[in-house]
Amino acid sequence: MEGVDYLRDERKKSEFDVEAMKVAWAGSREAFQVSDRMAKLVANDPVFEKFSKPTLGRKEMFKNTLRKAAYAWKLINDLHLTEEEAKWLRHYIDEPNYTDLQWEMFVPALEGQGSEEQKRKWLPLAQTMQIIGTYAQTELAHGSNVQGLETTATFDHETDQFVIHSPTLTSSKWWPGGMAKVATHAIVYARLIIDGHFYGVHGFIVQLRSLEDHSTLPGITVGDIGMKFGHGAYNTMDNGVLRFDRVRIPRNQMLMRVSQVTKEGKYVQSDVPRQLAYGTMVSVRQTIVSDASKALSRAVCIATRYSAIRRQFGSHDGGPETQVIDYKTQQSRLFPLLASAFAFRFVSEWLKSLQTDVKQRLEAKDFSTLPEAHACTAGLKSLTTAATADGIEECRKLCGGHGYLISSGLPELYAYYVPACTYEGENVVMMLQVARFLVKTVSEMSYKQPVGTADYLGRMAPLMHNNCDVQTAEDWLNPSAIVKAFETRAVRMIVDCSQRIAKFENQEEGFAELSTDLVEASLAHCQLIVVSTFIQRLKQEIPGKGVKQSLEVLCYVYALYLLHKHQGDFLATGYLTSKQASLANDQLKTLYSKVRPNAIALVDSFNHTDHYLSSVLGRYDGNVYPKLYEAARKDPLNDSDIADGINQYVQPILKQKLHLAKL
Ligand SMILES: CCCCCCCCCCCCCCCC(=O)SCCNC(=O)CCNC(=O)[C@H](O)C(C)(C)COP(=O)(O)OP(=O)(O)OC[C@H]1O[C@@H](n2cnc3c(N)ncnc32)[C@H](O)[C@@H]1OP(=O)(O)O
Ligand SMILES: Cc1cc2nc3c(=O)[nH]c(=O)nc-3n(C[C@H](O)[C@H](O)[C@H](O)COP(=O)(O)OP(=O)(O)OC[C@H]3O[C@@H](n4cnc5c(N)ncnc54)[C@H](O)[C@@H]3O)c2cc1C
Repeated sequence: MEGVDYLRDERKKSEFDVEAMKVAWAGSREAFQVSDRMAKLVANDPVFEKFSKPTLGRKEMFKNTLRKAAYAWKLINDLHLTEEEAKWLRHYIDEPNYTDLQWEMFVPALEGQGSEEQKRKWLPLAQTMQIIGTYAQTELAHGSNVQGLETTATFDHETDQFVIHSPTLTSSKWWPGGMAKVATHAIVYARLIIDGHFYGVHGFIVQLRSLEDHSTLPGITVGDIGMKFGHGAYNTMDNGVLRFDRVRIPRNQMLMRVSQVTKEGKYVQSDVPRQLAYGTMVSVRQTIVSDASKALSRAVCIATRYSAIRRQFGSHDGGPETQVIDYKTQQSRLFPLLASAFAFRFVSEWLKSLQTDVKQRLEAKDFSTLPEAHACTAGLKSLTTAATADGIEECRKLCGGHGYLISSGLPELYAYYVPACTYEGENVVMMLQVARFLVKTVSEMSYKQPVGTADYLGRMAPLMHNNCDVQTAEDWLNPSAIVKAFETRAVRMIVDCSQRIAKFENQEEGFAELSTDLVEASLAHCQLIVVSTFIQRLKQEIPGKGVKQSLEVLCYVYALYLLHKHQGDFLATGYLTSKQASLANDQLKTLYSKVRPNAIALVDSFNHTDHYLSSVLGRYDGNVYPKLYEAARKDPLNDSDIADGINQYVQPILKQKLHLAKL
């Protein structure tokens, strides 16, 4: 039997309707159709071929990416693709480039922080790509600490302009994507100075390059910051360094939704909270959560298919060896990641709806849910990206030696994905933001009832004193037992931190001293959100034979895996006994055997094309070994029998040995 037969047999074992599961994964039939259509469009177009990428040099790779982005823009226009379709098209092209910044940051920043007049002027230009923009916030010395940025924007009364300047080396903008070579404009974050007074950091629209010949404008120095982790990966992106030498822009190019500067040089704070200036980051963090489920599902799909094909040991009387997916250890590493991919998918859908709700409220000048939205996006961005980056690396290990080959698709995916733990808010810094929100919520509870994702804190009294009543492993197959366990763990960790902070004379000092515990408490809170969202999703109608039942199994796997992994928290907070924790682990192992027959069908439900996976190990048809051999043969080193350099550097050594032997 070959890999092709193994996967065919595996697919026959499925206990649910795969086509219906594809719809459940996508969110709706329409969403599935759009994503499926765009995936096939990209996969079937030779322009989007990507197997040669790892062997290209930086310049060729960059140019190749520009070519693909230009062709994609042509397709978007020629085929009249909708915004949603265009988003999926870019996603499936699967090469980071300047358009990520244009559509995920530059346009949202204009939309969220521009005044109505500014939006009227700039949005049509950006949406038709007559200008290409980036988001220039981070500097050489400051990324997380936005208030510490050093670039200045000084108001000049006489000319009615701002003077944008980089006063120090460390104030150089450093990292913005698409900035080095492509962007014509940037939203530059700088300290506003009027008449010698500082008014905090604000965004300014600054033109960097000529729209005629693309040359850099006077006063601007811009370039690439150099190669990044991995060879291909994120190196298709021109992350840049940018310096200003007293560059002048008109006053009306400061983003003026949150605050304005008048012609007279008066600073006016409008009636919206100043935190709205951070709004672009909130919206991109939500996109990043959604991206996490895509990246993790991709790695899991590769590792699961390959685990069903790979066989090691256990042959009796010349019979076939054991599929590595049948080893309990393989299952205990792989299936929680499979479950996490679904969990992240559903939590990202929920986060998107939360975001839509917040946006509508903001339009109506209701800012009450902004702190919660910030805490949720920051926390879930941190949780999902950390778990996904670790999960991709685990999938590489699950594929043994072949996982280390570029042709497995996993090294490239990891190198491309891992900066998500850092960009758009370093993960620990983000968890500390969640902690601030939680501690504040607890401190305000005497006069303000917690709502939304923090509402369980309002049920603190019973949660602080209850004990778990699970008595058998089956008792863990109960959503309310699971939610109660996660709520109790989170509440007790948060209250413990809050009480210890309260003992400090200086609360900030207390917060800093307890920051490690606070990050753990925040993680507990975020895990509760993911688990509860999964459970809530299962309460909705999910059509298709066996689909809901399979998702229920995955939901329990996700929750009990976390419970097992963090059992120290559950035991230390006194809610569980060690016997109950051990029953949870027993149940988890039983659940793995329920996932096993459905594993291949579950990863098929992601509907990933071979083009998107770009993995010999994860091929849909399972024809792994012949294709692995073929991919190896294509390596440039195999172009000739005697490689360049052999005659020059190896032969002389060999000949010298011969000479010595004669002596
Ligand atoms: C490429 C492959 C993928 C392809 C598809 C995926 C997507 C594709 C993306 C494109 C590719 C990525 C490209 C990366 C692009 C960058 O990385 S852009 C740069 C991003 N930079 C960051 O995220 C910096 C992180 N730092 C920060 O966000 C903030 O400065 C910090 C850490 C929150 C600190 O803020 P602060 O004002 O100094 O201090 P703090 O006192 O903590 O906060 C003040 C108040 O504001 C609140 N607040 C803070 N932030 C916010 C906020 N955002 N909203 C609301 N309130 C807030 C706080 O809660 C606090 O409230 P109160 O307690 O006073 O009520
Ligand atoms: C691939 C990539 C693309 C990027 N694209 C852009 C872009 O388009 N535009 C842009 O403006 N920026 C961009 N960035 C920059 C990115 O947003 C920042 O790197 C990120 O916000 C982290 O900031 P930092 O580099 O200053 O990290 P630092 O804050 O210096 O982090 C270093 C360490 O310090 C710790 N630390 C920092 N502050 C605290 C604290 N208060 N408490 C405890 N620990 C702390 C962190 O946890 C971390 O371990 C990009 C970065 C990458 C890697």
